[in-house]
Amino acid sequence: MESPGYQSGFGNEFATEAIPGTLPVGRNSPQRVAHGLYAEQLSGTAFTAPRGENRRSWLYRIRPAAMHGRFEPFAQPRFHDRFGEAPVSPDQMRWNPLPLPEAPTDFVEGLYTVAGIGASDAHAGVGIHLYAANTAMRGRYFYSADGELLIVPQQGRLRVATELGVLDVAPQEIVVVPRGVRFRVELPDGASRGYVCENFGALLRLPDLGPIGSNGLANPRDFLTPVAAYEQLDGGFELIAKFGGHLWHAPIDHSPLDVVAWHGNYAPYKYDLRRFNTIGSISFDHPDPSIFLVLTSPSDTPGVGNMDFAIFPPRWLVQQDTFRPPWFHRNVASEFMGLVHGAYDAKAEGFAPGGCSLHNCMSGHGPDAATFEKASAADLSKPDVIADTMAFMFETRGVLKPTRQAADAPHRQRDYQACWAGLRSHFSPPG
Ligand SMILES: O=C(O)Cc1cc(O)ccc1O
Ligand SMILES: [Fe+2]
Repeated sequence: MESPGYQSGFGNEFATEAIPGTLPVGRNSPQRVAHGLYAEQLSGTAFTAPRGENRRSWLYRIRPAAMHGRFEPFAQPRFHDRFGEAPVSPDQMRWNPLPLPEAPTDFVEGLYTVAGIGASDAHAGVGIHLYAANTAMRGRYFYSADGELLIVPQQGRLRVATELGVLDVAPQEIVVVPRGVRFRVELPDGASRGYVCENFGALLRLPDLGPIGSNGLANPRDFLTPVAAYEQLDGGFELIAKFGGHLWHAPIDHSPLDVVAWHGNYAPYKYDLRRFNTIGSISFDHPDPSIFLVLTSPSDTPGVGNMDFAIFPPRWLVQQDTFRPPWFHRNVASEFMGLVHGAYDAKAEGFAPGGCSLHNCMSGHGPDAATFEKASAADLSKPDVIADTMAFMFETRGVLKPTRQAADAPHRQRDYQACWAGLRSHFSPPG
Protein backbone atom coordinates (compact mmCIF):
# COMPACT_ATOMS: atom_id res chain seq x y z
CA MET A 1 0.00 0.00 0.00
CA GLU A 2 2.72 2.52 -0.82
CA SER A 3 2.64 5.49 -3.18
CA PRO A 4 0.17 8.21 -2.30
CA GLY A 5 -0.72 9.18 -5.82
CA TYR A 6 -3.75 11.37 -6.24
CA GLN A 7 -6.42 12.33 -8.74
CA SER A 8 -7.56 15.93 -8.68
CA GLY A 9 -11.11 17.35 -8.53
CA PHE A 10 -14.10 17.51 -6.22
CA GLY A 11 -16.76 14.80 -6.54
CA ASN A 12 -15.49 13.69 -9.95
CA GLU A 13 -16.22 10.35 -11.58
CA PHE A 14 -12.81 8.88 -10.85
CA ALA A 15 -11.45 5.57 -12.20
CA THR A 16 -8.27 4.02 -10.82
CA GLU A 17 -6.51 0.66 -10.96
CA ALA A 18 -3.58 -0.64 -8.90
CA ILE A 19 -3.32 -3.44 -11.50
CA PRO A 20 -4.00 -2.30 -15.07
CA GLY A 21 -6.93 -4.00 -16.77
CA THR A 22 -8.90 -4.62 -13.56
CA LEU A 23 -11.88 -2.31 -14.13
CA PRO A 24 -14.62 -3.85 -16.27
CA VAL A 25 -15.26 -1.93 -19.45
CA GLY A 26 -18.76 -0.69 -20.21
CA ARG A 27 -20.40 -2.40 -17.20
CA ASN A 28 -20.04 -2.58 -13.41
CA SER A 29 -20.86 -6.16 -12.58
CA PRO A 30 -19.54 -8.62 -15.15
CA GLN A 31 -20.14 -12.35 -14.66
CA ARG A 32 -16.48 -12.75 -13.68
CA VAL A 33 -14.29 -9.82 -12.62
CA ALA A 34 -10.70 -9.67 -13.86
CA HIS A 35 -8.02 -11.37 -11.72
CA GLY A 36 -10.65 -13.29 -9.70
CA LEU A 37 -11.85 -10.21 -7.79
CA TYR A 38 -15.30 -9.50 -6.36
CA ALA A 39 -17.40 -6.49 -7.46
CA GLU A 40 -19.08 -4.48 -4.72
CA GLN A 41 -21.06 -1.24 -4.82
CA LEU A 42 -20.74 1.32 -1.99
CA SER A 43 -23.47 3.98 -1.99
CA GLY A 44 -23.22 7.30 -0.17
CA THR A 45 -26.61 8.71 -1.17
CA ALA A 46 -30.05 7.18 -1.81
CA PHE A 47 -30.12 5.25 -5.09
CA THR A 48 -32.67 7.74 -6.38
CA ALA A 49 -30.89 10.95 -5.29
CA PRO A 50 -30.85 13.51 -8.12
CA ARG A 51 -27.92 12.97 -10.45
CA GLY A 52 -26.09 16.09 -9.25
CA GLU A 53 -26.09 14.76 -5.69
CA ASN A 54 -25.84 11.04 -6.33
CA ARG A 55 -22.68 9.43 -4.93
CA ARG A 56 -21.58 5.81 -5.22
CA SER A 57 -18.48 3.87 -6.12
CA TRP A 58 -17.79 0.40 -7.49
CA LEU A 59 -15.05 -1.51 -5.72
CA TYR A 60 -13.19 -4.51 -7.19
CA ARG A 61 -11.73 -6.36 -4.25
CA ILE A 62 -10.09 -9.55 -3.05
CA ARG A 63 -12.93 -10.38 -0.64
CA PRO A 64 -16.33 -8.72 -0.18
CA ALA A 65 -16.96 -6.45 2.84
CA ALA A 66 -19.54 -8.96 4.14
CA MET A 67 -16.76 -11.28 5.34
CA HIS A 68 -16.04 -10.79 9.04
CA GLY A 69 -17.11 -12.27 12.37
CA ARG A 70 -19.94 -11.14 14.65
CA PHE A 71 -19.90 -7.62 16.09
CA GLU A 72 -19.69 -7.21 19.87
CA PRO A 73 -19.69 -3.93 21.82
CA PHE A 74 -16.29 -2.21 21.83
CA ALA A 75 -15.37 -0.21 24.93
CA GLN A 76 -13.98 3.25 24.22
CA PRO A 77 -16.02 5.39 26.61
CA ARG A 78 -14.64 8.77 25.49
CA PHE A 79 -16.02 8.48 21.92
CA HIS A 80 -19.81 8.47 21.66
CA ASP A 81 -22.98 10.40 20.71
CA ARG A 82 -24.24 11.30 24.20
CA PHE A 83 -24.37 15.04 23.67
CA GLY A 84 -25.80 17.29 26.38
CA GLU A 85 -26.34 14.74 29.14
CA ALA A 86 -26.77 17.71 31.50
CA PRO A 87 -28.77 20.88 30.60
CA VAL A 88 -26.69 22.93 28.16
CA SER A 89 -25.63 26.27 29.59
CA PRO A 90 -25.42 29.25 27.22
CA ASP A 91 -22.00 30.09 28.66
CA GLN A 92 -19.20 30.77 26.21
CA MET A 93 -16.71 27.94 26.68
CA ARG A 94 -13.06 27.38 25.84
CA TRP A 95 -10.66 24.51 26.35
CA ASN A 96 -6.90 24.10 26.38
CA PRO A 97 -5.54 21.39 24.07
CA LEU A 98 -6.49 17.83 24.95
CA PRO A 99 -3.40 16.41 26.72
CA LEU A 100 -1.37 13.98 24.63
CA PRO A 101 -1.52 10.42 25.97
CA GLU A 102 1.34 8.79 27.83
CA ALA A 103 0.23 5.17 27.33
CA PRO A 104 0.20 3.75 23.78
CA THR A 105 -2.99 5.07 22.17
CA ASP A 106 -4.06 4.72 18.56
CA PHE A 107 -6.39 7.01 16.58
CA VAL A 108 -9.61 5.21 17.55
CA GLU A 109 -8.58 4.88 21.17
CA GLY A 110 -7.60 8.56 21.18
CA LEU A 111 -10.97 9.94 20.00
CA TYR A 112 -12.70 12.16 22.55
CA THR A 113 -16.17 13.62 21.96
CA VAL A 114 -16.56 17.31 22.85
CA ALA A 115 -20.04 18.22 21.65
CA GLY A 116 -22.69 17.49 19.09
CA ILE A 117 -26.24 17.90 17.89
CA GLY A 118 -28.70 15.61 16.15
CA ALA A 119 -28.24 11.95 15.37
CA SER A 120 -27.15 9.69 12.59
CA ASP A 121 -30.62 8.13 12.24
CA ALA A 122 -32.15 11.59 11.80
CA HIS A 123 -29.55 12.31 9.07
CA ALA A 124 -28.98 15.70 10.70
CA GLY A 125 -26.43 17.27 12.97
CA VAL A 126 -22.82 16.50 13.77
CA GLY A 127 -20.59 14.96 16.39
CA ILE A 128 -17.49 16.98 17.21
CA HIS A 129 -14.52 15.02 18.48
CA LEU A 130 -10.86 15.59 19.25
CA TYR A 131 -8.13 12.99 18.97
CA ALA A 132 -4.84 12.68 20.80
CA ALA A 133 -2.85 9.59 19.89
CA ASN A 134 0.71 8.31 19.67
CA THR A 135 0.68 4.93 17.92
CA ALA A 136 -0.40 3.54 14.58
CA MET A 137 -3.55 1.40 14.40
CA ARG A 138 -2.09 -2.10 14.22
CA GLY A 139 -4.21 -4.95 12.89
CA ARG A 140 -7.21 -2.73 13.35
CA TYR A 141 -9.55 -1.00 10.89
CA PHE A 142 -12.34 1.48 11.56
CA TYR A 143 -15.38 2.93 9.85
CA SER A 144 -18.27 5.16 10.88
CA ALA A 145 -21.68 4.15 9.56
CA ASP A 146 -23.03 7.29 11.27
CA GLY A 147 -21.39 10.02 9.22
CA GLU A 148 -18.54 11.14 7.04
CA LEU A 149 -15.46 12.16 9.00
CA LEU A 150 -13.85 15.55 8.37
CA ILE A 151 -10.45 15.28 10.07
CA VAL A 152 -8.40 18.41 10.81
CA PRO A 153 -4.92 17.44 12.05
CA GLN A 154 -3.31 20.01 14.32
CA GLN A 155 -0.09 18.31 15.41
CA GLY A 156 1.57 15.47 13.54
CA ARG A 157 0.92 14.04 10.11
CA LEU A 158 -1.58 11.27 9.45
CA ARG A 159 -1.27 8.46 6.96
CA VAL A 160 -4.86 7.45 6.31
CA ALA A 161 -4.89 4.09 4.53
CA THR A 162 -8.42 3.52 3.22
CA GLU A 163 -10.19 0.96 1.08
CA LEU A 164 -9.94 3.41 -1.82
CA GLY A 165 -6.27 4.33 -1.38
CA VAL A 166 -3.80 6.10 0.88
CA LEU A 167 -3.82 9.78 1.87
CA ASP A 168 -0.92 11.56 3.58
CA VAL A 169 -2.27 14.52 5.49
CA ALA A 170 -0.32 17.17 7.42
CA PRO A 171 -1.44 19.99 9.73
CA GLN A 172 -3.02 22.78 7.65
CA GLU A 173 -4.54 20.09 5.43
CA ILE A 174 -7.84 18.27 5.96
CA VAL A 175 -9.08 14.84 4.97
CA VAL A 176 -12.65 13.61 4.55
CA VAL A 177 -13.37 9.88 4.92
CA PRO A 178 -16.84 9.03 3.63
CA ARG A 179 -19.41 7.25 5.77
CA GLY A 180 -18.75 3.50 5.67
CA VAL A 181 -15.25 3.60 4.19
CA ARG A 182 -12.89 1.42 6.24
CA PHE A 183 -9.51 2.80 7.14
CA ARG A 184 -6.44 2.61 9.32
CA VAL A 185 -4.49 5.62 10.63
CA GLU A 186 -0.71 5.63 10.99
CA LEU A 187 1.15 8.44 12.76
CA PRO A 188 4.52 9.09 11.08
CA ASP A 189 5.39 11.80 13.64
CA GLY A 190 4.33 9.88 16.76
CA ALA A 191 2.32 12.01 19.19
CA SER A 192 -0.45 13.65 17.18
CA ARG A 193 -3.61 15.55 17.80
CA GLY A 194 -6.48 17.17 15.94
CA TYR A 195 -10.19 17.66 15.44
CA VAL A 196 -12.91 15.55 13.80
CA CYS A 197 -16.35 16.61 12.64
CA GLU A 198 -18.59 13.59 12.09
CA ASN A 199 -21.28 14.82 9.72
CA PHE A 200 -24.64 13.05 10.10
CA GLY A 201 -26.28 15.28 7.47
CA ALA A 202 -26.01 15.75 3.72
CA LEU A 203 -22.54 15.12 2.32
CA LEU A 204 -20.07 17.98 2.40
CA ARG A 205 -19.82 19.90 -0.85
CA LEU A 206 -18.33 23.09 -2.21
CA PRO A 207 -20.52 26.13 -1.60
CA ASP A 208 -22.07 28.06 -4.47
CA LEU A 209 -20.08 31.18 -5.27
CA GLY A 210 -22.87 33.57 -6.30
CA PRO A 211 -21.48 36.94 -7.37
CA ILE A 212 -17.90 35.82 -6.56
CA GLY A 213 -18.05 34.08 -9.94
CA SER A 214 -16.59 30.87 -11.24
CA ASN A 215 -13.32 30.84 -9.25
CA GLY A 216 -12.31 31.46 -5.69
CA LEU A 217 -12.53 30.17 -2.13
CA ALA A 218 -11.65 26.44 -2.31
CA ASN A 219 -11.10 25.59 -5.98
CA PRO A 220 -12.25 22.10 -7.06
CA ARG A 221 -8.96 21.03 -8.61
CA ASP A 222 -7.13 21.39 -5.29
CA PHE A 223 -9.09 18.48 -3.79
CA LEU A 224 -7.15 15.23 -4.06
CA THR A 225 -8.55 11.70 -4.05
CA PRO A 226 -6.15 8.74 -3.80
CA VAL A 227 -5.40 6.26 -6.53
CA ALA A 228 -6.28 2.64 -5.80
CA ALA A 229 -3.85 0.81 -3.48
CA TYR A 230 -4.44 -2.53 -1.82
CA GLU A 231 -2.88 -4.76 0.78
CA GLN A 232 -3.22 -8.54 0.70
CA LEU A 233 -2.89 -9.54 4.34
CA ASP A 234 -4.24 -12.52 6.26
CA GLY A 235 -4.24 -12.56 10.05
CA GLY A 236 -6.26 -12.08 13.19
CA PHE A 237 -7.44 -8.50 12.68
CA GLU A 238 -10.20 -6.36 14.17
CA LEU A 239 -12.87 -4.31 12.41
CA ILE A 240 -14.25 -1.49 14.58
CA ALA A 241 -17.52 0.19 13.57
CA LYS A 242 -19.32 3.24 14.86
CA PHE A 243 -22.95 2.38 14.25
CA GLY A 244 -25.97 4.08 15.80
CA GLY A 245 -23.82 6.09 18.21
CA HIS A 246 -22.16 2.98 19.64
CA LEU A 247 -18.86 1.27 18.97
CA TRP A 248 -18.65 -2.35 17.88
CA HIS A 249 -15.86 -4.69 16.92
CA ALA A 250 -15.71 -7.88 14.95
CA PRO A 251 -12.88 -10.27 14.13
CA ILE A 252 -11.75 -10.21 10.51
CA ASP A 253 -9.20 -12.64 9.09
CA HIS A 254 -7.86 -10.39 6.34
CA SER A 255 -7.21 -6.72 5.69
CA PRO A 256 -10.36 -4.99 4.40
CA LEU A 257 -8.08 -2.61 2.49
CA ASP A 258 -8.04 -5.06 -0.42
CA VAL A 259 -9.60 -2.99 -3.22
CA VAL A 260 -7.47 -3.42 -6.34
CA ALA A 261 -9.43 -0.97 -8.50
CA TRP A 262 -12.45 1.27 -8.14
CA HIS A 263 -14.46 3.83 -10.03
CA GLY A 264 -17.08 6.33 -8.95
CA ASN A 265 -17.63 9.58 -7.10
CA TYR A 266 -17.86 8.39 -3.48
CA ALA A 267 -14.31 8.47 -2.17
CA PRO A 268 -12.04 10.06 0.42
CA TYR A 269 -10.31 13.35 -0.37
CA LYS A 270 -7.82 15.77 1.09
CA TYR A 271 -7.34 19.51 0.70
CA ASP A 272 -4.54 21.88 1.65
CA LEU A 273 -6.14 24.83 3.48
CA ARG A 274 -3.25 27.04 2.30
CA ARG A 275 -4.67 26.74 -1.22
CA PHE A 276 -7.81 28.61 -0.11
CA ASN A 277 -8.34 31.76 -2.17
CA THR A 278 -9.37 34.20 0.54
CA ILE A 279 -11.70 36.98 -0.51
CA GLY A 280 -12.49 39.96 1.70
CA SER A 281 -13.43 43.60 1.86
CA ILE A 282 -11.21 46.07 0.01
CA SER A 283 -13.27 49.10 1.05
CA PHE A 284 -14.78 49.09 4.54
CA ASP A 285 -16.35 46.77 7.14
CA HIS A 286 -15.53 43.24 8.19
CA PRO A 287 -17.52 40.75 6.08
CA ASP A 288 -19.59 37.86 7.46
CA PRO A 289 -17.47 34.73 8.00
CA SER A 290 -19.43 32.88 5.29
CA ILE A 291 -16.87 34.44 2.94
CA PHE A 292 -14.41 31.91 4.42
CA LEU A 293 -16.52 28.83 3.68
CA VAL A 294 -14.52 25.79 2.51
CA LEU A 295 -17.21 23.08 2.55
CA THR A 296 -20.86 22.98 3.50
CA SER A 297 -23.33 20.27 4.45
CA PRO A 298 -26.67 21.78 3.44
CA SER A 299 -29.87 21.25 5.41
CA ASP A 300 -33.31 20.92 3.86
CA THR A 301 -33.74 24.71 4.14
CA PRO A 302 -32.08 26.60 1.27
CA GLY A 303 -29.08 28.63 2.45
CA VAL A 304 -29.01 27.10 5.94
CA GLY A 305 -26.15 24.72 6.64
CA ASN A 306 -26.48 21.58 8.70
CA MET A 307 -22.75 22.23 9.17
CA ASP A 308 -20.44 24.75 7.58
CA PHE A 309 -16.67 24.38 7.64
CA ALA A 310 -14.98 27.79 7.48
CA ILE A 311 -11.34 28.77 7.95
CA PHE A 312 -9.52 31.95 9.00
CA PRO A 313 -6.32 31.81 6.93
CA PRO A 314 -3.54 34.37 6.49
CA ARG A 315 -4.77 37.49 4.69
CA TRP A 316 -4.43 41.23 4.29
CA LEU A 317 -6.72 43.66 6.08
CA VAL A 318 -7.06 46.98 4.26
CA GLN A 319 -10.48 48.28 5.26
CA GLN A 320 -10.79 52.00 6.00
CA ASP A 321 -12.72 53.55 8.89
CA THR A 322 -13.26 50.01 10.13
CA PHE A 323 -12.73 47.98 13.26
CA ARG A 324 -10.79 45.30 11.40
CA PRO A 325 -11.00 42.18 13.65
CA PRO A 326 -14.24 40.19 14.00
CA TRP A 327 -17.04 42.31 15.47
CA PHE A 328 -19.02 41.62 18.62
CA HIS A 329 -21.95 39.46 17.69
CA ARG A 330 -24.65 36.95 18.56
CA ASN A 331 -25.61 34.41 15.93
CA VAL A 332 -28.53 32.11 15.33
CA ALA A 333 -25.93 29.51 14.39
CA SER A 334 -23.62 27.84 16.89
CA GLU A 335 -19.87 28.09 16.50
CA PHE A 336 -17.21 25.55 17.45
CA MET A 337 -13.71 26.88 16.73
CA GLY A 338 -10.28 25.28 16.69
CA LEU A 339 -6.82 26.62 16.01
CA VAL A 340 -4.41 24.61 13.89
CA HIS A 341 -1.53 27.07 13.82
CA GLY A 342 -0.47 30.52 15.04
CA ALA A 343 -2.79 32.98 16.75
CA TYR A 344 -6.42 33.94 16.02
CA ASP A 345 -7.07 37.59 15.27
CA ALA A 346 -10.00 38.01 17.68
CA LYS A 347 -8.20 36.52 20.67
CA ALA A 348 -4.90 37.99 21.80
CA GLU A 349 -4.31 35.25 24.36
CA GLY A 350 -5.71 32.02 25.70
CA PHE A 351 -6.81 30.41 22.42
CA ALA A 352 -3.93 28.00 21.98
CA PRO A 353 -3.17 25.84 18.92
CA GLY A 354 -4.96 22.57 19.65
CA GLY A 355 -7.47 24.32 21.90
CA CYS A 356 -11.11 24.94 21.06
CA SER A 357 -14.02 27.22 21.88
CA LEU A 358 -17.79 26.99 21.74
CA HIS A 359 -20.09 29.97 21.26
CA ASN A 360 -23.61 28.67 21.08
CA CYS A 361 -26.77 30.15 19.55
CA MET A 362 -27.27 33.76 20.70
CA SER A 363 -24.39 33.71 23.20
CA GLY A 364 -22.56 37.03 22.83
CA HIS A 365 -18.89 36.94 21.90
CA GLY A 366 -16.23 38.73 19.89
CA PRO A 367 -12.77 40.19 20.35
CA ASP A 368 -11.25 40.04 23.80
CA ALA A 369 -10.46 43.28 25.66
CA ALA A 370 -6.80 43.39 24.56
CA THR A 371 -7.73 42.91 20.88
CA PHE A 372 -10.45 45.57 21.12
CA GLU A 373 -8.07 48.15 22.59
CA LYS A 374 -5.39 47.48 19.99
CA ALA A 375 -7.69 47.48 16.94
CA SER A 376 -9.58 50.59 18.08
CA ALA A 377 -6.32 52.52 18.07
CA ALA A 378 -4.71 50.92 15.00
CA ASP A 379 -3.31 53.08 12.19
CA LEU A 380 -5.65 52.37 9.26
CA SER A 381 -3.51 54.23 6.73
CA LYS A 382 -1.48 51.02 6.45
CA PRO A 383 -2.68 47.52 5.61
CA ASP A 384 -2.33 44.87 8.33
CA VAL A 385 -1.17 41.42 7.43
CA ILE A 386 -2.44 38.43 9.34
CA ALA A 387 0.34 35.92 8.76
CA ASP A 388 1.19 32.46 10.01
CA THR A 389 -2.23 31.43 11.24
CA MET A 390 -4.93 28.86 10.56
CA ALA A 391 -8.09 28.83 12.65
CA PHE A 392 -11.32 27.10 11.65
CA MET A 393 -14.97 26.88 12.58
CA PHE A 394 -17.56 24.09 12.50
CA GLU A 395 -20.77 26.12 12.43
CA THR A 396 -24.10 24.35 12.93
CA ARG A 397 -27.73 25.38 12.67
CA GLY A 398 -28.53 23.58 15.95
CA VAL A 399 -27.15 24.20 19.43
CA LEU A 400 -23.94 22.25 20.04
CA LYS A 401 -24.38 20.34 23.26
CA PRO A 402 -21.14 19.62 25.11
CA THR A 403 -20.59 16.14 26.45
CA ARG A 404 -20.34 15.69 30.20
CA GLN A 405 -16.63 14.85 29.91
CA ALA A 406 -15.97 18.11 28.02
CA ALA A 407 -18.04 20.27 30.38
CA ASP A 408 -16.23 18.77 33.40
CA ALA A 409 -12.79 18.48 31.77
CA PRO A 410 -9.73 19.63 33.70
CA HIS A 411 -8.49 21.30 30.51
CA ARG A 412 -11.62 23.50 30.26
CA GLN A 413 -10.86 27.18 30.93
CA ARG A 414 -13.30 28.01 33.70
CA ASP A 415 -12.29 31.70 33.57
CA TYR A 416 -12.85 32.12 29.82
CA GLN A 417 -15.49 34.84 30.21
CA ALA A 418 -12.89 37.03 31.95
CA CYS A 419 -11.42 37.79 28.50
CA TRP A 420 -14.25 40.29 28.02
CA ALA A 421 -14.23 41.65 31.59
CA GLY A 422 -11.82 44.48 30.74
CA LEU A 423 -14.19 46.01 28.14
CA ARG A 424 -15.00 49.17 30.06
CA SER A 425 -17.83 51.56 29.31
CA HIS A 426 -16.47 54.45 27.24
CA PHE A 427 -19.86 56.11 26.80
CA SER A 428 -19.79 59.86 27.15
CA PRO A 429 -23.05 61.52 26.08
CA PRO A 430 -22.65 64.98 24.53
CA GLY A 431 -23.19 68.02 26.75
O1 LIG B 1 -16.61 34.26 16.54
C1 LIG B 1 -15.63 34.14 15.81
O2 LIG B 1 -14.49 34.49 16.13
C2 LIG B 1 -15.83 33.63 14.39
C3 LIG B 1 -16.22 34.75 13.51
C4 LIG B 1 -15.29 35.41 12.76
C5 LIG B 1 -15.65 36.48 11.98
O3 LIG B 1 -14.71 37.08 11.24
C6 LIG B 1 -16.96 36.93 11.97
C7 LIG B 1 -17.91 36.26 12.72
C8 LIG B 1 -17.55 35.16 13.48
O4 LIG B 1 -18.46 34.48 14.19
FE1 LIG C 1 -18.56 34.10 16.20
